[in-house]
Amino acid sequence: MKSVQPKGSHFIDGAYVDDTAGREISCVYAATGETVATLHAATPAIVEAAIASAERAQKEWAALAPVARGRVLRRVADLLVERNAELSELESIDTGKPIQETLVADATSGAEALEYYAGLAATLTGETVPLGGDFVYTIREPLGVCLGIGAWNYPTQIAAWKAAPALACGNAMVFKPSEVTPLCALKLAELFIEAGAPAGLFNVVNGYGDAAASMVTDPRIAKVSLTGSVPTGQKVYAAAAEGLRHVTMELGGKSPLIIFEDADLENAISAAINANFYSTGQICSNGTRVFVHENIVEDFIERLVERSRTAILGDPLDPDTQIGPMITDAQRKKVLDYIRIGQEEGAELILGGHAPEGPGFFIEPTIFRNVTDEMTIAREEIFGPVLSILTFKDEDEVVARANDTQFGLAAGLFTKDFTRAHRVVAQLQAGTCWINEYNLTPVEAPFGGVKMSGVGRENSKAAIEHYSQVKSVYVAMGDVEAAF
Ligand SMILES: NC(=O)C1=CN([C@@H]2O[C@H](COP(=O)(O)OP(=O)(O)OC[C@H]3O[C@@H](n4cnc5c(N)ncnc54)[C@H](O)[C@@H]3O)[C@@H](O)[C@H]2O)C=CC1
Repeated sequence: MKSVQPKGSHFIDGAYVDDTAGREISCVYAATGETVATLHAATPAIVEAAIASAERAQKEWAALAPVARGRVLRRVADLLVERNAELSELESIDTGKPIQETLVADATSGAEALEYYAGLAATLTGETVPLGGDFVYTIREPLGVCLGIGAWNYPTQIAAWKAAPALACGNAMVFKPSEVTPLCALKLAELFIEAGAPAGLFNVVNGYGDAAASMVTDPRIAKVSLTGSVPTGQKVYAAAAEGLRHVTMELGGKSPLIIFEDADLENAISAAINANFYSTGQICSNGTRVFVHENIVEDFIERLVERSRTAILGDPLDPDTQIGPMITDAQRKKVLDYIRIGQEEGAELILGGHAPEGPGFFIEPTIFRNVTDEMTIAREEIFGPVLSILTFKDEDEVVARANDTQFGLAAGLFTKDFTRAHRVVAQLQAGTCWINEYNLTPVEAPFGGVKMSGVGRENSKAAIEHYSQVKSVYVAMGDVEAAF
C-alpha cells in the first residue's frame, strides 16, 4: 500500500507539527490489520500551540467581511470536490469503508456543508425591533474558539460538518479526530490553507480522549461539539458545564424502522439494508430495530435475506466491494459478543453472524428474527452490521414500542398511507425522521437527536444558532426618565 504517513501528527497554525514525546497512535488498515501510519498523541505543548493559534486566527477571521469568509469556505468546497478521488481513497484506508461509499458520501458531503455555509455566511445578520420611538437592534456574534471532537465512522464528514457552520459564523476551530481515524481531518486542514484561510483558523490536534478532555475545560474554548457515544457525551457535557460552554452533542441511537402492511416491499427492504449494512453498520442513526407488520413479515424476510446474501465483502479499495471490515478488532469483538448474546436470549439468527476466515476485521451482514423488545440486541447500540426484526400488529402498539428506548436520534417508516405517515411521525420521539426513505442527511436539513441521543442540531440554518450568540442593543431616541 502506498504511504499515507502524514508529514506530522497535528496541523497547527498552517503547518504540520509533531512532538514525538506523545504516546504513539497506530493507524491500522482494517482490511489487513497492517499499520499504515504512526502518529503521536498531543502533548500539553501541542494543545497550547493549537488553542493559542486558533485564538489569534479567530480575531483576524471575524474581522473579515462575511462574504470574504464565505469565499474561503467555497474554495475549500471546490477543492474537496476536485480531490474527491484521492480523499476518498484516504477515507477508505483510514476507516475501512468501501471506496464505492466513500466516493459519494464523505469528501462530497463535506463539500456540500462547506458550500452551504459559504452561501449562508453573508446572510447572518441581526434584526431591528421597533419599540415606538426607541428601538433594539441585534448583532449575531461568533462565540470564539470552538472545539470539535470526532468519532471514527465519518472522519472527513464530521470535521467538515462542524467546521463549516463554526467558521461561517466567524469562529475558529480546533478539531480532535478519533484516535483510530487520525488521517482525514489533517487533509481538510491543508485545504483550508490552500483556500486562503488564515493560519490557525482550523487546527487539527490528534490524540486520545485525555487530549480532548484537556481542551474542553480550557478557558479559551467557548464551545464544544462532540460526535461520539452517550457515555463520552455525558462526560464532555458535564466538563463543559464548568465554564457554561455552549455544546452540541451528536450521540448514539437505537432507532426504529417501521414497515407497515401497505409498504412498498422492495423499497422498504432497500431502506432496511441501507439502515443496517451501509458503512458496515457503523452509523449512529441506523434503523437497527426493524418493526415489520406481522402480515408481511415472511415475505419481507425472504426477500431481505435473499438480497443480503449477495453482499460482496472485500478489500475496501476494490470498486466491487460493498461491505468493508469493522473499524478495529475490538469493535468486531464487541459486535460478535452482541450476536452471541442475541442467540443466548432466544433471537433466531437467519443470516451471517460470523467473522470470515482471513486477515482484517470483517464480519458478515447479520440478521436476527423473532427479536423481542427486552432483548439486549433490541436495547443497546451495537454499532455493527446487525439487523433485528421485530413484528407488530397495530399502529399504537408499534409507536409505543418504537419510543420505548433511552435514545431518540432517528426513526423511519414505510407506508403508502400518508395520513398515517404524518400521524405516526408526529408521535415518534426522534430528532430526525424519514418517510419512505432512510438515513439521508442533506445539509439543508437539521440533524440531531432527542433524549439521550444528543443536544443541538448539525447542518441547516439550525446549526447557526449553536455557533453564534446574539447581542441585543437598545437605542434610546429621547430623554432618560428618572424618578428624581
Ligand atoms: N450522533 C452522531 O452523529 C454520531 C454518533 N456516533 C456515536 O459514536 C460512537 C462510536 O464512536 P467512538 O469514536 O467509539 O465514540 P467515543 O465516544 O468513544 O469517542 C468519540 C470521541 O471522543 C473522544 N473522547 C473520549 N473520551 C473523552 C473525554 N473524556 N473527553 C473528551 N473527549 C473524549 C474520543 O477520543 C473520540 O475522539 C457510537 O456510539 C455512535 O453512536 C458516531 C457517529 C455519528
